[in-house]
Amino acid sequence: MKIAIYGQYYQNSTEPIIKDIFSFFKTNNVEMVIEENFLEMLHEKQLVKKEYETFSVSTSLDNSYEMLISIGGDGTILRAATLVRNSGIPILGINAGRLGFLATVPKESIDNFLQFVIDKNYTISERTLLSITCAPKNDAIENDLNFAMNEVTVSRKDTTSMITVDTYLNNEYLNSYWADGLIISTPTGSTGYSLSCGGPILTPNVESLVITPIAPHNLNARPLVIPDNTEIKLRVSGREDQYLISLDSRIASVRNESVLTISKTDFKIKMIEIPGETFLKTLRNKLLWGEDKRN
Ligand SMILES: NC(=O)c1ccc[n+]([C@@H]2O[C@H](COP(=O)([O-])OP(=O)(O)OC[C@H]3O[C@@H](n4cnc5c(N)ncnc54)[C@H](O)[C@@H]3O)[C@@H](O)[C@H]2O)c1
Ligand SMILES: Nc1ncnc2c1ncn2[C@@H]1O[C@H](COP(=O)(O)OP(=O)(O)OP(=O)(O)O)[C@@H](O)[C@H]1O
Repeated sequence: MKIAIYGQYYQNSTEPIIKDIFSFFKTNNVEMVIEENFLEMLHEKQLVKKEYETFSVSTSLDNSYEMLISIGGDGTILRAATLVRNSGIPILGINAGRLGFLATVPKESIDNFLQFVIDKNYTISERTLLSITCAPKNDAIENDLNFAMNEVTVSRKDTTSMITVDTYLNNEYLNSYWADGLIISTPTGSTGYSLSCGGPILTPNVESLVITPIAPHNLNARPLVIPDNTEIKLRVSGREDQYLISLDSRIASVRNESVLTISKTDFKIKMIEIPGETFLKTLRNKLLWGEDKRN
């Protein structure tokens, strides 16, 4: 069994996590291949020797890997998705971060969870992604990483004035949002930025997207759930010449009046769900639903 290991940061808490993972996998004869910058960090801290094979953003992973283990928070999982891309390699997140909504494995008792990996006792949760085409073409977005697991957002840039986002669904006019921005969220992203702007939570396997305005001054505008095979066209205008577009954590500038077409990609990201660590449990525990003392 061959497993890719990825992390973005080294903190004090990294050491016990790495020690647990490495000793467990060594005992179980699992081959580990480590992302090159992360290996550099671990080597600098004298945690591991440089005897491991490495991979990087530019050396795409092939399907000989059983999975990629991401050590960090949700931001690290979003970066991990840009490493696996359309390879079909599933991602397992060990939560070394704060919320870790997508990184479901707690960093305590890692051995118990990794035993599920060895036993192949897990399920796959497939996550819909969004990508963009821009007319005229925009190389800053339309590149190898043209996909978002959480959301695509358009928002104002260099100004406090609102932008106007003319929005069409399958070429039918929907609305001109006058707002700070507009979020097109996947089910995965529905618990991220969209939620903060009043959007609904979707379970990961729902075949829908959510259009959520950011602070709209059309006061009646509400988040809208649409089928995920909808083609969404946006044309943004405003006082500045440019606005911002983001795909998860990545951001670029786009000229006003460009036409953006947003649609789902033809591949999905596979997230590993370990027995007992379900989406519903994560909802209760990480969005603190269980903290209401009335019941
Ligand atoms: N006001 C907001 O809520 C807001 C604003 C900007 C971005 N975001 C989210 O942050 C993501 C980018 O992450 P980052 O690490 O670069 O930014 P960041 O460092 O600002 O972290 C954003 C927070 O959002 C949480 N988060 C990310 N994806 C989530 C998801 N699918 N479900 C639940 N929580 C989630 C993370 O745990 C983290 O605590 C974006 O895709 C967007 O969803 C949220
Ligand atoms: N490999 C790691 N080892 C130890 N701590 C880490 C590691 N990766 C991330 N962290 C901790 O988690 C923090 C957040 O990480 P990351 O950017 O991946 O997540 P995030 O998007 O901020 O989401 P979350 O709220 O889940 O932390 C880091 O600042 C760091 O404190």
